[in-house]
Amino acid sequence: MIEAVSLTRLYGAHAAVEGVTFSVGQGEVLGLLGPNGAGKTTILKILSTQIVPTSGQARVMGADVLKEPDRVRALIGYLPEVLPLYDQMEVEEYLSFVAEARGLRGAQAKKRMDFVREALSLEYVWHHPIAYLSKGYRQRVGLAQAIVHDPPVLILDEPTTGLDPLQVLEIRDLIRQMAREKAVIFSSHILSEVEAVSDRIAILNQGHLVAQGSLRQLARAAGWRRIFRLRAKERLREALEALPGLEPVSETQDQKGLWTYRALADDKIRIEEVLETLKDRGLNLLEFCEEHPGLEEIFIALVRESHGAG
Ligand SMILES: Nc1ncnc2c1ncn2[C@@H]1O[C@H](COP(=O)(O)OP(=O)(O)OP(=O)(O)O)[C@@H](O)[C@H]1O
Repeated sequence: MIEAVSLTRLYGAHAAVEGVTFSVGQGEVLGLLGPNGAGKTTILKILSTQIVPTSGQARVMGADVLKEPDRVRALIGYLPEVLPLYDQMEVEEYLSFVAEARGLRGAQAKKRMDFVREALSLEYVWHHPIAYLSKGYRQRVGLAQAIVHDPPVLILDEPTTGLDPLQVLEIRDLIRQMAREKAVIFSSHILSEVEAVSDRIAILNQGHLVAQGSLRQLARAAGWRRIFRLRAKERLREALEALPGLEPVSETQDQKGLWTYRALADDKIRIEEVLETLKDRGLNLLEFCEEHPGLEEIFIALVRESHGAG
């Protein structure tokens, strides 16, 4: 449904996106994750025909963004970073204007208007001018305009920005629900969100695709299979930092004053080596356990690795 091949976008000599290749199938959600300036918005702008790629190709259901931008626009629902709202209009007026522009009429238009009003909890502000809406409501109206015409492809730039925690959960559910028969690509800074909503994750850093796949595939790509969690009365980070095969993730102190140190562990490192190192330094371990790495740990490792490589 969405295909990008060697996508590159230059701003002067600076590559905002370089050589990025990915695809999104029907019924699939691809989450774009990356630090500030990684190139997420640039990719979504190319897919939605807001800007053109310098080289490479992008297609939506076979329609090329350069050759058939109108066809692409008809197939997508797009939530941009900067919302396309008309402040002087009321919510209902604006959404019915969008629905009409998208070709919806009569009963079909009414059905879709009812759907977005309910799905995005817009009842309370339905007749309010957009200029008076809070940030969260503006974002919901932005989402409503992206989905009102029930497009087969959704392109969402930071869809939960400005929403309260309950709304965040509702919007995530809505995206998952809509994804059953659509292809969805979205960007987010929030790791837990990308983890919760995506079938596959594409990690970007400085315009490059660092890795993509399911969480399990990403963990494998990063070469980190396990997390070692160690508890002690003293800090452990310094003692273990030099040990090859361990990548520190966090060190925290609880209310009782005990320290918990978490590190990614590769396949080669053995817990005996860790214990010996601690013994040599006169440190006593209170607890040890192994966990599966989550997206946060994998993301840290992959982005650090790509900085090292770059
Ligand atoms: N119009 C522009 N002119 C020049 N440089 C730009 C322009 N738009 C984006 N860039 C640069 O391209 C790079 C990628 O930007 P982009 O907005 O795609 O990143 P992002 O991953 O969406 O970041 P954020 O999470 O901060 O929104 C950045 O270095 C940015 O400064």
